[in-house]
Amino acid sequence: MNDVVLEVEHLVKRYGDGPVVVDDVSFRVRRGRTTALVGESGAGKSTIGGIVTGLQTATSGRVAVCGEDRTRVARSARERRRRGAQLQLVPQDPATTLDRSQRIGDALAEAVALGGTPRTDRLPRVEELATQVGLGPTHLELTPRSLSGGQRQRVAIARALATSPEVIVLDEAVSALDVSVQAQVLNVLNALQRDLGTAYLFITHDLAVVRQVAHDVVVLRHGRVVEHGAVEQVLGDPQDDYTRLLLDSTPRPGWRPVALV
Ligand SMILES: Nc1ncnc2c1ncn2[C@@H]1O[C@H](COP(=O)(O)OP(=O)(O)OP(=O)(O)O)[C@@H](O)[C@H]1O
Repeated sequence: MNDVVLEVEHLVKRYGDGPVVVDDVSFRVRRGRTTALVGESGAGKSTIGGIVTGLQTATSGRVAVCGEDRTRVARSARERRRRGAQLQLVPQDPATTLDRSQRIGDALAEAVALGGTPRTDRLPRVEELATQVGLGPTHLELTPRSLSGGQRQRVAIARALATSPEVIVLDEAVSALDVSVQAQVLNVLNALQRDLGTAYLFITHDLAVVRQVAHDVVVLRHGRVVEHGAVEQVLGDPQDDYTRLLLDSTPRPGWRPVALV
C-alpha cells in the first residue's frame, strides 16, 4: 500500500457553471511504475494533470502525493517547494516553461538550487542531470533556441529530475516529436525509471506510446473512466467499445488506412 506515490479519488471538475468535464475519476500510480491516462481530445486528461500538479483546483474529490493530501492549493512558497520536491511536471512544449535566453546550464542550476542542493554541489549535480538525459557539456552552454525539440524535451526532463521527485507528470510530453526522436526520449524515461525508481503519470492520446512506456492504463471518455488495468490486459483484450475504437484507430505494423471512396 505504501508504494502508492499518487492517489486520485473520486475527482470531479467543472469549469465555472459549465458541464462536468472530469466525472468521478479514481486511479493510483505506484513507485517506479508508469500509469498512462489516455483518451481522445477533450476527454479531460490535461484537466486531471492540472489538478494533480496543483495548477488547477478540483470541484470535489481527493489527490494525495506520497500519502499527503494535495487537494488544497499550497499556501506558501515553502509548501510549494516541498510539493515540487515530490511531484514535477513535464509539459508538451518545454518552450512554454524554458526561458529562451537562459543557458541550459543556468536553467538546470536554478532548478537544482530550488531543490535545496548546497551551492558547492550544484555544478556536479547539473552535470549529472545532463548526463542522465543524454546531454553533453556543450549543450549546457546553449540556449533553448539552439536545441532541437528532442533536446529541449530532455532539458525539461532533467529539470523535472532536479529535485529527485517521486513522481513526474508528463502531459503529451513526446507528442510533438517525430517518431525516432520520440523513441529516444521514451528510452531515456524508461532508463531513468529503472535507475531511480521514479513513477510517471503519462498523459497521451497515443496508444503506441502507451505500449512503450506504461504498466497500467486508464481509458477516459467524456471525463469518465471507461476501462482501467494493466496495459497488456486492457489493450490486449479490451472490454469496452470505446477502448476498441481507440485501438482500431491506432496505426500498427501491417495497418492500412481504409480507402475512402
Ligand atoms: N479553462 C477551461 N475553461 C473551460 N473549459 C475548459 C477549460 N479547460 C478545458 N476545458 C474543457 O474541459 C474539457 C476537457 O479538456 P482537457 O483539455 O482536459 O481534455 P484533454 O483530454 O486533455 O484534451 P486534449 O488532448 O485536446 O488536450 C473540454 O471540453 C474542454 O473544452
